[in-house]
Amino acid sequence: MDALKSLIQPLVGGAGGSSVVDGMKLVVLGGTVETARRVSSSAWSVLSSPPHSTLTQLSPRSHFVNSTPGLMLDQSAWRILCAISYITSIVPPALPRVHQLTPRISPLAFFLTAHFSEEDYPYDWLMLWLSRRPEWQRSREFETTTRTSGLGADTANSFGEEDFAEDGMGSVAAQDDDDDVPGKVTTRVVFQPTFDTTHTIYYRGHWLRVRRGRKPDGTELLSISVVARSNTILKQLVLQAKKEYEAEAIHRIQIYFADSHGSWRWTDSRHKRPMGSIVLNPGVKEMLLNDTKDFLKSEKWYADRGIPFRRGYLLHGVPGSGKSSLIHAIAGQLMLDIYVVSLSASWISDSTLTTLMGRVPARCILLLEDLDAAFVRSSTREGGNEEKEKKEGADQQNNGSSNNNGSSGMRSGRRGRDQMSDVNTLSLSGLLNALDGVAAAEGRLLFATTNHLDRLDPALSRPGRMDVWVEFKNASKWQAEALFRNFFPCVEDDLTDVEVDGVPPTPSVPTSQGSNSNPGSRPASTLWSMSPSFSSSSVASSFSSTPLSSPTPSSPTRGSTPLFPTSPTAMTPTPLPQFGATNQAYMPPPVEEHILTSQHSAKPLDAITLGILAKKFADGVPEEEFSVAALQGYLLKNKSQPESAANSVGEWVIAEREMRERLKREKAEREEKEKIEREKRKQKAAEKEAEKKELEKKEQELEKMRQLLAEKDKEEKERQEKAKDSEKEKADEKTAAAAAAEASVQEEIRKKEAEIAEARQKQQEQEESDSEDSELENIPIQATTKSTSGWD
Ligand SMILES: Nc1ncnc2c1ncn2[C@@H]1O[C@H](COP(=O)(O)OP(=O)(O)OP(=O)(O)O)[C@@H](O)[C@H]1O
Repeated sequence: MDALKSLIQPLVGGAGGSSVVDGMKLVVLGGTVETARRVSSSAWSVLSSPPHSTLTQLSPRSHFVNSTPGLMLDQSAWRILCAISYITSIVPPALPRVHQLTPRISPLAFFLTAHFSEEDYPYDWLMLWLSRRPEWQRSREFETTTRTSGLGADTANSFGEEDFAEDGMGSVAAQDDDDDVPGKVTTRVVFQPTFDTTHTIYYRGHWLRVRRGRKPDGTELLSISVVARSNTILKQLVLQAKKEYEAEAIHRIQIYFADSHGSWRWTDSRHKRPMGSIVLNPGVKEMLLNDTKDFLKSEKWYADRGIPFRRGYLLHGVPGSGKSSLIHAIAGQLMLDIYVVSLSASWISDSTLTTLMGRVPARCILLLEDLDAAFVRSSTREGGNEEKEKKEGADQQNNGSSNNNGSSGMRSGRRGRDQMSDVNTLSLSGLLNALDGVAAAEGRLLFATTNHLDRLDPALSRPGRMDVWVEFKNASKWQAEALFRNFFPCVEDDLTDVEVDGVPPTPSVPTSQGSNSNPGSRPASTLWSMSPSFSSSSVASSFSSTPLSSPTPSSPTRGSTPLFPTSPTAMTPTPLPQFGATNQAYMPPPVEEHILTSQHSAKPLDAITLGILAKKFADGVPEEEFSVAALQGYLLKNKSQPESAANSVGEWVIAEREMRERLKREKAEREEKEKIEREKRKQKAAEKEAEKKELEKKEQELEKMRQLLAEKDKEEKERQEKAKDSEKEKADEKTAAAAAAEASVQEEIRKKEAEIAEARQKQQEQEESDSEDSELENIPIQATTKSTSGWD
């Protein structure tokens, strides 16, 4: 009792306190005692309940764990428990007394925990949601990343140079510079907490404990715990994160690549490509788009008829004709992600492919690139992978960057993966099984591309696997005209994507003849850009009246006030602030014409001029001789000069043809040279073989002589022993004769040995010089010319 009194005395403050304060203290004390009572009774009921947990499945890789299933508490007791549990869990070392009081209650006993594995979508949603939470950013230990689960690099918590117009040291950062660098890729950086750190985030009246960790197999795991009675709050959180993620993803498509472990790895997130930017002969893309839309709506129809809900599209034809670009655009239009498998990858095997197919989500585009290369890894697409790589390199150069380009970007991942060791065991039956076996996912759109239809096994391309076939050819004149119109800005363009849904937009502009060559089917006059740099410069500056964009080749000084004076007199000398402070003692020389004309963006053309130029361009392009990619490459070189692009296309065609001829010749010469070299090598090998045989013969002879000599030696010794005493003198004579014979044999052996040694030496020298030759031959011959046309 005394002990209790001494405990209470300091709390109630002794005799000196006012009666109100005393009363309040008593209330607090009473509350504390009642709380303690309830806690202990609740704790007792927890301890006496069977130790099991409930697992609520969200998905195979995300789940909730409720550690206290049978706990029935009244509201206030529950709150108190939550508070204690929460406090003990966040500051366990600081409150050892709590542990002493409740030695057998783990703080985690009151938590509901949801786990999100990196391999599943909710992880991405949650990571994006977290990246937007300031608490997540307040970590004292963090790692930096420029990508956040596919999206969210632009979240409020990311940062870049532009956020620090002036840094702490007073130096001005790149804020202003950005104006001078249009289209500059501003990489945003995001801080993410390191692994195994726990964070507390307040969400809708609940404190969440968030922890990033790793599973034993190395995959990331996000665990979110909350003190709550039901998992509703966690469900709400997941749904909100999903909503935010989808809102962000609406303008982008996600690209996933297959990896060698049979998993899909998110690789890139790209802006949707407008359908209007794809130039194909009338009706093709509309047909494909409508077919895909119709398929996605027909699940019940398929189910009613017992037909597997799958549809395959085989796009085949010349390289650079828009196969990958069209798939990219369709994905954007239908809001589907793309899952890419390159069948030429060295690690692809029957089992990996089957696993991958089983992991494809229901609604997506599954893209099998280079279907023909599936079983001919070392073979090439038209003359070798080298050429393909060169072409891709040229494409990327032309486009400025691969990032905005569906096709080349898709391939960049492929190239990296192709460098793996060759452990491929993909068989035709394995591929067929993966495509339509039991494990194959339903509801997906399968697109396969190939440049060589003739190389496909008929089983692969039969209907049911590939239901729709579309051939892609080199550019027709119609395509050339449409490409030109798409490429150059028109003052009347509204620069928005044109929905292609069955009917192509009607032409608003007649051609020079007063009517479009294909009335009613002119593709959208949309300015679609190939790369960030092009987009920014052409869109931003084509509508500006900056002097640099106004001059045309024919009238370099036309337009508003020139940026550079065209003659010394055109410059108005302003009083120099201080002689020597600037480099202005002498008048600058006039700007050279080629500099003035070297603009980087085209002035928007009026519709009639654009029509005339487009027709002129198409007239100059021969029917189906060049790929669209090649024409695009040419236009990119002239992107600031539409007139020049239209006028000089004839010269370009001649130059391209000459280059083709030259490349063909060079290829033929190279092949001829290689053939001769091969012949030479064959001949040399035959000679070597003959020499080797000769040497072996000599060695055999030598061996025989040695044996003979040894036998003679033996005979002589025996003879000597027999005639030891009696015929000593005679024997001496005979011994001398035998010695002479032996000497002559030895002489012969020495000669033979010298001959063999010499032959060996010669052989060795020959081998050395051969290996030097072959090393020299293995040094790759530098390509003297490089096609920018995309033709190969
Ligand atoms: N029909 C087209 N319409 C618009 N752009 C095109 C078209 N064809 C090609 N291009 C352009 O050419 C480049 C290469 O196109 P894409 O990769 O789609 O061709 P592909 O047929 O898939 O080539 P490959 O068979 O070599 O993979 C892209 O930059 C794309 O913008």
